[in-house]
Amino acid sequence: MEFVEYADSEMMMIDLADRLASELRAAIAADGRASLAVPGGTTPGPVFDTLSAISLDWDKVHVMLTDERWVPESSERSNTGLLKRRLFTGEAARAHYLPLYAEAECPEEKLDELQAQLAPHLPLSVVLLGMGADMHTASIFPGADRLDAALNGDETLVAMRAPGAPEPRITLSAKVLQDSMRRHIVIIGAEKRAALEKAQSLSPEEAPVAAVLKGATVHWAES
Ligand SMILES: O=C1O[C@H](COP(=O)(O)O)[C@@H](O)[C@H](O)[C@H]1O
Repeated sequence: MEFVEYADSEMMMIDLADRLASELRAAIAADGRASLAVPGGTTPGPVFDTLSAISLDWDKVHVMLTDERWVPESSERSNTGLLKRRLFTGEAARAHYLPLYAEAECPEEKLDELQAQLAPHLPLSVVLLGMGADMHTASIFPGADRLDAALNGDETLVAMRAPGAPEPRITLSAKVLQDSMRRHIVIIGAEKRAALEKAQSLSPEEAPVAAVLKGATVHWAES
């Protein structure tokens, strides 16, 4: 794991967006196409703002979330809603979106369909992950009902419920995240830095982010 510390989060987001864009360009140059997985939540909005304005062959990029909350796009908790507002504008509006949500009572009903859509785009070229202060990443939460499947199984997507999550979730599995060509984690604040440090001495069951640290670059700013 590489740890990069920035003077402030504004600088971090600009730098990170540039880095993601050059990795996407390199993947397109090598394979003619690229896939990018990005987190939801409160942290990545500013990186999406910068990335969305960067010029690259977005029509050759397939974008997906690392995880989704099982709520319709109109919900303020929808990660898809965030992407549509902050990433798929400007240049990045030409990218192809692979959703992790479809209208249904629960994620299990749509799992096979969503998984089939992702399959042609694996391994992922570039992954950006967030992390919660409870050391969850994507929607792989400590104490989740299908934690073992998400951490140790061969599935691409796992549907789960977790004590800290108010709605069912769907998440890329640790295997898909580990198999990605490039992996970044973006975190802000002293609490998350301390959580990341603690995670390094815990098992992935206790601290799911520990499962994706090997080979990852962690981007951190105090505020
Ligand atoms: O619920 C989620 O949480 C994590 C962390 O979110 P943040 O608000 O603390 O940045 C996020 O990475 C994940 O994609 C999201 O669904």
